[in-house]
Amino acid sequence: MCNSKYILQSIFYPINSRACYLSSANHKHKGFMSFDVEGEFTSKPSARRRLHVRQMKIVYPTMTLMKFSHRTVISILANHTAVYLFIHTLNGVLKNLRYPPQEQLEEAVALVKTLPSWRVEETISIPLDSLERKSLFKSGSMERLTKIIRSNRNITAVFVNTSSLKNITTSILQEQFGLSILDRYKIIMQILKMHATSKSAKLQVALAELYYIRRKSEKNLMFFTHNKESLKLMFQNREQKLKSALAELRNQRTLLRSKRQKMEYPVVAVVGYTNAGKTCLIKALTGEESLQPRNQLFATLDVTLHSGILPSGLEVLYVDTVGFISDIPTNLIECFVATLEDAVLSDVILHVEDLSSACFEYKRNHVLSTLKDLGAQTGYENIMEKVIHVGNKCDLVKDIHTLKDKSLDMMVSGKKEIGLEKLRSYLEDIVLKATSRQKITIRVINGGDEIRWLYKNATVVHAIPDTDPQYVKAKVIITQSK
Ligand SMILES: Nc1nc2c(ncn2[C@@H]2O[C@H](COP(=O)(O)OP(=O)(O)OP(=O)(O)O)[C@@H](O)[C@H]2O)c(=O)[nH]1
Ligand SMILES: [Mg+2]
Repeated sequence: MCNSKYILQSIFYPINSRACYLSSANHKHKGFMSFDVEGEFTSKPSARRRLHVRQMKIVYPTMTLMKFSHRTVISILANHTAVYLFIHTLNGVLKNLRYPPQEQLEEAVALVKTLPSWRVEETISIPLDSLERKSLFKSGSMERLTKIIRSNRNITAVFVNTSSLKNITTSILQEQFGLSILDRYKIIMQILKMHATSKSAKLQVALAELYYIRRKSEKNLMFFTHNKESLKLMFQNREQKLKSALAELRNQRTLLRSKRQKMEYPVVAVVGYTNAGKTCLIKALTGEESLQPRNQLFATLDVTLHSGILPSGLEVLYVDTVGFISDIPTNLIECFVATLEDAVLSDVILHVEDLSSACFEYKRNHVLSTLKDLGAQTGYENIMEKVIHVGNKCDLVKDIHTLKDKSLDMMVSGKKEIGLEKLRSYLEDIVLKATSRQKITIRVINGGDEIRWLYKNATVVHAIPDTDPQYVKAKVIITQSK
């Protein structure tokens, strides 16, 4: 197996590993491989789409995956994938959901562009009546595509914009085009890996990837007939380890949450479709400079908390969350559900919607149905009662009247800081109701124990002198329990 050329099936490696799933161009050799990245992998300029592997051996399933840093693997991908062709598929389901083809195309291109040094060479829409055909495309389309792909030497891989392709489809297309085939799952996994910086995000990404590898490799077990059981065991052990590490982190989060509850800060979770402007809006509401809105999908992968002040002086915590996206396999979503627990348990859910998006309704439906599922899964059936809809990027809308029917509670621009005061006041009313807080005015002795207690235990909006100079009238926000 030494000194052979192989096409790297990039997604088939687990995070933190120097092992991956490779197949040779003619598919004669397939299997898990281990490799030494430093200096061992070289990309030949004359055959960019292939990697020359100097030292490689097939490692059967007893090998220990996950030993090494995933950074090295990403760099291999960066070498490997300079240019991509994107094939956009349409199917009945997506059509019904009113997701216009142009928007689907833009979203798919945005996904690829999120990866540094990846480029979309060409795009094409091929109408499909079903995703069930093994080869995906009818023979006419297949011929047309093969011609386009083979005539453009810049193309190094093909992205089919569907959630997850079947193994057989991937093999057929790979054989036909002679290039790596990617689906949404593979692209999204790369993005998630790139953006995962915290321990919990890394663990979640590793778990999502493990599910994917397991699903694919279980179907390919013929390569491991002598060692099926140890492969299964390896996956189970790894899954167990990842899950217990995640559970530990979840316990820590629960602890932090209960501390927060004791301090009685109201919590506003900010959710929405990816790139809707959640981080940007939180930055505008809190003035927190460290927040970095980015024109990238899945820019935020960690739940983070940011403190802000409402007009009365009441302090709230905004929770920035992972963005939603349609058409990805459910197990990928499941891995991130844990991060949305904070949203489920918040006092108010602020749903940020991108007013400039042509498929506004489609994205709204997707976010709302995901939230409903999340509520059902976690036992919070009435989660929708605490959702408010805030249309963001109003600066990009030319004719504001077109937005009348969108059932929005508020319209703002996080970037241009439009409508923020109104939003803060609106949030204050909602937060007070949701947390059973009350605004009351009390007459207390100026400088006495009562006013000191109020400053310590409640939010004093203002304290104005009474007609009797010994007293002040204090307007306070107070919780029922106090
Ligand atoms: N014109 C305009 N652009 C905005 C506005 N709000 C956000 N953006 C831009 O939209 C892009 C995405 O913003 P983010 O705040 O990172 O979006 P997000 O919803 O947090 O995205 P994810 O974390 O990836 O889910 C950035 O390029 C922002 O500058 C707005 O009100 N107007
Ligand atoms: Mg964000």
